Amino acid sequence: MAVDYSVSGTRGAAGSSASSSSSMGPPAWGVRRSRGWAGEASVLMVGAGGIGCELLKNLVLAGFHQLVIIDLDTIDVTNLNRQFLFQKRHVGQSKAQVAREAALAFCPEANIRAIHDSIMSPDYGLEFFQQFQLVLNALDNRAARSHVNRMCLAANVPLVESGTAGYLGQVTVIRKGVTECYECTPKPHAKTFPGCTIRNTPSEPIHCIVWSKHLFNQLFGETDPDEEVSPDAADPEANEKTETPASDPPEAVSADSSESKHAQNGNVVRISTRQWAQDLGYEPKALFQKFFFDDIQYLLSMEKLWSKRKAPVPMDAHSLALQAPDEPPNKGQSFDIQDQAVWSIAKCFEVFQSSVLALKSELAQKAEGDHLVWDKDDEAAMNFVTACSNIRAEIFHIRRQSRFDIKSMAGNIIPAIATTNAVIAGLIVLEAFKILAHQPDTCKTAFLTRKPNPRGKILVPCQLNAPNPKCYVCADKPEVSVKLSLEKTTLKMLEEKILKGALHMVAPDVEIMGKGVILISSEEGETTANADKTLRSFGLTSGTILECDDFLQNYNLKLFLFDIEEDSEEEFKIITDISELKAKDEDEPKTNEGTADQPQTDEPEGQGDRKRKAEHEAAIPIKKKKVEIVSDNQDLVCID
Ligand SMILES: Nc1ncnc2c1ncn2[C@@H]1O[C@H](COP(=O)(O)OP(=O)(O)OP(=O)(O)O)[C@@H](O)[C@H]1O
Ligand SMILES: [Zn+2]
Repeated sequence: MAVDYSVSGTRGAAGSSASSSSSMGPPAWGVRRSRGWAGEASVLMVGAGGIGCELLKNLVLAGFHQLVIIDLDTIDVTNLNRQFLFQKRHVGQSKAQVAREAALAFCPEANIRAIHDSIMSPDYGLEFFQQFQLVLNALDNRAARSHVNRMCLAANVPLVESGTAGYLGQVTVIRKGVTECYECTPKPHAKTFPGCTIRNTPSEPIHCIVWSKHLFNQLFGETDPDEEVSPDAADPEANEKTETPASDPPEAVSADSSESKHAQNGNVVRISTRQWAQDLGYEPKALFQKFFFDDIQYLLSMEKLWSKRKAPVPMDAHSLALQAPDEPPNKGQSFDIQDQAVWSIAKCFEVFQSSVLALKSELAQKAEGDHLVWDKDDEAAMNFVTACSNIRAEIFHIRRQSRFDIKSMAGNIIPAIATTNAVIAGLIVLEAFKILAHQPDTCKTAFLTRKPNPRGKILVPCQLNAPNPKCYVCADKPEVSVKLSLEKTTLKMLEEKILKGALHMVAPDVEIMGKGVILISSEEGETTANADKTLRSFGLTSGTILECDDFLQNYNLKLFLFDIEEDSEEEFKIITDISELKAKDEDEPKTNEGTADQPQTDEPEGQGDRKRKAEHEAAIPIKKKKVEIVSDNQDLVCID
């Protein structure tokens, strides 16, 4: 099928959607209701939001009648302006279910299964993906996209990936071993800010917002040493030409956020901010005093910072407490209008206290060791960030913002445009047809741009790139599938019986693919505490892929885990033919089949520092850099 992407740019991309559920005329596709190859193909659509609604409508009208749609969310009133399968009466209902019903209303012969769940749930493992001829992503976050990417690679099912951001859009096709995968090229991080700007010298509202989100994580979320909120005593600007560089913030002001100090019997004991706050029962005024008074006092002591800047003014909880809080907004005012008002400092102080208490009790409901995840749509989390951002802004003489504006900035929200979604959904179907028509070589990446290119086009097709040979997800590595009991198999059994026993590894390092979680380390003692924990206790599920890399040999592989049959008498079953795997290892001239006592000394080229060299072994403890866990939420603004 010849596909022409040449849409003229003169009309621009904005405007209302070309197609809504109420204006669906007869489709141009000759295959409609023919029950031909498109109708028979079993297709998974992941996400039933902005792109997904358009896509589902296109699919059924184009003749795709064997569909499974999955979406974890329910319909929000804010979806209705662009997700045309949904109406006001559906608010609160499952997106997948309502999308299915809406599609069946104009195509009753379609066979559509709706699943209200996350595609990342362990219930949708390799076997689930293998039942489809094609997977179509209509998602909005990196974590889910990466997950589907990996599952499709593992199941060898083609994937059409897509995304929109305002007027911009993209569609691409991912085929194992043929094209780039979603993770072949690193994705740019959201805009970042220098740590010392965030911690010491904010000058714009966004700096205060980022700081507040970090404070949220320090107190309630997943703590990250790169998300310090305390004054940065090592700020080069503060220490310029100083004989005695600024020392750690003094204990009296307890200014080291991740490691607040407490004197015990004359010794300084460092405890985490979370622990410090918990010990205080999250007493809001005490928290306020530390972050907005004591820490600011400490910043003032770094005098060089303020020689050319206006110095911050600490804010005292005790005097604020004496001020009367604002009147509540007018009773008749809608929530949205309240959201657009800029809160006074008294109001911020009040909201700070109430949101700390609300988040404290949300955290208390979590399992031990678990944490909250910042979400712009969580009222307490958003209130906390609004209050903290504005208080910090006031301290640094930065203009305060409304909750609405802070939400846009904190969530990095780009308005969704229905037309963009409609164009992209149309392109997804074109790529789907090419794949199912066995013309995958004609597939393209297509970009929807805001400004026409020199040829006057806003839809720009490009050749698909070949896979990145260094991609840690799709690069060619031996793949071994093993069936085992995730409930019973411990890390020790995995290491001793499977990796060392059956697969002849010597010093395996094992990481959950793409997650950066190291399960087994060849570094002595690093993971021994986990040896008796089961695979399930690490959240591993059927279909999980482990990256196994032998520190002492030129030998690495991907290990696919599958649940073994309940009545199996065997502890595990390797279900891949591994004879070739062994032969390759033996034939490899530079691979030393040494043991831990006889480590290899002749390192294969290209292995670089990753392999432990015998002569260095004792002297240099080589530590693998833990892969950073990229945030689930592309919307997060983060700092370097
Ligand atoms: N892990 C996942 N499993 C299944 N569906 C997912 C998953 N992650 C995201 N989705 C769904 O993908 C869809 C993406 O659609 P869209 O980008 O329009 O987002 P939205 O949530 O509807 O809109 P907005 O974020 O602008 O409020 C959403 O319906 C979302 O629920
Ligand atoms: Zn890749």
